[in-house]
Amino acid sequence: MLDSTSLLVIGIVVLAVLLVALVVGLVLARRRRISMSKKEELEKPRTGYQAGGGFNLSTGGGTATAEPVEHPVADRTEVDGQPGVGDDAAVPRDSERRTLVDVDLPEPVVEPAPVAEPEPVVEAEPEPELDEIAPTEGRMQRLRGRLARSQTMFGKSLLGLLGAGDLDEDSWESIEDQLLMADLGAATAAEIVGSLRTKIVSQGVRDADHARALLREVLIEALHPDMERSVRALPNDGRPAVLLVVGVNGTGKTTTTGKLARVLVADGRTVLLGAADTFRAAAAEQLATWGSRVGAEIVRGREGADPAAVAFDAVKQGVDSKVDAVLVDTAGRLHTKTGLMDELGKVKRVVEKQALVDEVLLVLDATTGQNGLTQARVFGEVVDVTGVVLTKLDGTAKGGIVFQVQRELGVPVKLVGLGEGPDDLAPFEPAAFVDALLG
Ligand SMILES: Nc1nc2c(ncn2[C@@H]2O[C@H](COP(=O)(O)OP(=O)(O)OP(=O)(O)O)[C@@H](O)[C@H]2O)c(=O)[nH]1
Repeated sequence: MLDSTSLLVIGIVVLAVLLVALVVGLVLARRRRISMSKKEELEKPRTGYQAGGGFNLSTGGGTATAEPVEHPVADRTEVDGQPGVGDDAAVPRDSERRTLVDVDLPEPVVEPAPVAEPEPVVEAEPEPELDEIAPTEGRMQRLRGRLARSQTMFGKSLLGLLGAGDLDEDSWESIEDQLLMADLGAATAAEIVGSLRTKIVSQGVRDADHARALLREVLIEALHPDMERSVRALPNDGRPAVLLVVGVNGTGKTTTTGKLARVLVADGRTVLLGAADTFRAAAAEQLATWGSRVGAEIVRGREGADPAAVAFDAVKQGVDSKVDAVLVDTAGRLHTKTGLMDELGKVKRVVEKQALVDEVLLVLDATTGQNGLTQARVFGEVVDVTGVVLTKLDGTAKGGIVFQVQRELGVPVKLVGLGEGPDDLAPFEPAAFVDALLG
């Protein structure tokens, strides 16, 4: 039996142990929480997307192949592998075909020989008036604010969270939520938060401005600023550069092809357009209008013609007439992955009988969010996409899709569409984009 003194000693020891554990716990918790000294005003507001330079063009030498990238399944937001490409798709090529039936043909009617008519007077077509193209240098200044309008809420709340005093677990969770809401994707959001947290702790950051500067740095890093973003649209060895513009219908393929032609013409280049989207007559018509406004030739087939044949003719004519670049607008309205694979694969193979393909630009509509990502994945499997054009960034608050697309495809976003105007196409610059995001 223990006497009362022993019980007292044991009691004191137990109390002391509990006290030590409590103190250690409190110290650890304080260490995980980061206190920011300054919490007042947000960083001086920047305005808009202000990429400084012009378009960066280069020769490709027919190297339209991208390094394959591994994308862990865990990174993917949906993994069924069978996305529906092109919702208003035409009848798929593998649909049931009609069988042959015998029909009686009417007897041919013998027409009397036509009376010779006087030669028609050929009126000279009036020279079309060419558009004035906005200078490519510094055009970003004009597009200032296009992106900022829809994106700054995202930036403001992120910066607000970083400047709102102590950064505890809840704050980090809120920061990650903000990134998720802007469509950065779970994997990228977790990486950004992890990296920012490490930097803040390792650098002993205690003031909000410094933390915000680190956020900017981490976001830019996540966009891989070292990726090669020049558009391979310059002739190589006396042969035109060949660019295929691919993507689902409605994403802005034709518009982007037209806008890019304007950029090249403004740079003093000669351009030939190939209207290989033969599913819709209006698409060729639309491209012809873009071409006529800048004096670019166009090669088109009749509606329903084989897109590969039109692409072949376009590149052949481009080689013969020695233009600097041939831009081929392709069709993307195919129901099945196999159909798409057949079609685009054939276009590329056939074109390469004339000249190597320098650039395959995948056009994605930023407003479609995850759907755009699914398309990116399918096209990435079908052709070697070498660059992404993200259109309609002026119409969405979800610019974060840029991060996911690059991660998914492992290819750079090269151009962004920031409006419906003919010159609302801009080169993608990570730092300028992040500045616009942060507002
Ligand atoms: N706001 C905005 N609209 C854009 C942008 N790019 C394209 N559009 C619009 O998107 C619509 C579809 O563009 P198209 O170029 O016809 O798309 P497409 O992919 O060629 O479609 P199909 O010809 O049907 O295959 C048009 O009304 C364009 O004006 C952009 O960057 N911003």
